[in-house]
Amino acid sequence: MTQRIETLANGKIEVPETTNFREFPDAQGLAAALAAKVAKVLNAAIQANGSATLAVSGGSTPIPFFEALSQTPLQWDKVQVLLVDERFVATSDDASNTRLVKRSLLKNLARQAKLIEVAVDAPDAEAAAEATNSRYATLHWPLDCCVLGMGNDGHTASLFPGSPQLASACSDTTTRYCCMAEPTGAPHARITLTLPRIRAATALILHIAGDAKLDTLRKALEDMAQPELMPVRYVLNRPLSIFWNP
Ligand SMILES: O=C(O)[C@H](O)[C@@H](O)[C@H](O)[C@H](O)COP(=O)(O)O
Repeated sequence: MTQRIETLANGKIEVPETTNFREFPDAQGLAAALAAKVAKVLNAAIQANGSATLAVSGGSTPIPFFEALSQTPLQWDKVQVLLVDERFVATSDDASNTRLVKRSLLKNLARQAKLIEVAVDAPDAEAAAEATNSRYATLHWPLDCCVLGMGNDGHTASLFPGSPQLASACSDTTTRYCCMAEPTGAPHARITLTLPRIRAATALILHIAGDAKLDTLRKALEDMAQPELMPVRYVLNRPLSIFWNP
């Protein structure tokens, strides 16, 4: 079953009934609303469990959201932050998602949150994934909140079409929290959450911006068969919120 959404800025889109599609006039309006939603989810988890886990993606889209969330009142000392995926680069590298999150999110009120870092100081990406998997094993699962991005090739996290590790990273039987992934059409080996850990998140959110990303989402939704061709399809068939601005 689907629902037809008439966007204000970019025509119609058919989304599953389990999708909460929210459109905003601009990145700032979206950022404020997304920060409020994430804070509400994390606060509920803190009230219920005494702590909360938040997994965030890198890239350029999330920056206004990170800035807004960093200024949002919350018991941040009870929040554990981790990356949905990371490039196997030093944290000083411009391509580092760890660097991005430390500069854009873990400041202001959110500076008290604890970042569970990806072990990019390991000898190689496989060793980094192993060490990070052990670190993630100490967290409370499932994730309370997971915020995904999407590339125009339909990748999400570092689950890329054509990646040699895609099948194993998306296997229902994997017991891993994260694994190494070699992207197609993007630099750097990656360490990515596995699909079962992403899909199990209590609150799953896809944050995208621009007309091209909406067209990519339309293409993904129009044919949900063969998810391996557009891995974002793996998360579109479960309840999730989509936040989009033109
Ligand atoms: O490390 C990464 O690159 C991200 O985690 C990745 O999955 C990102 O969300 C998409 O590539 C969208 O990136 P943009 O927001 O820059 O378009």
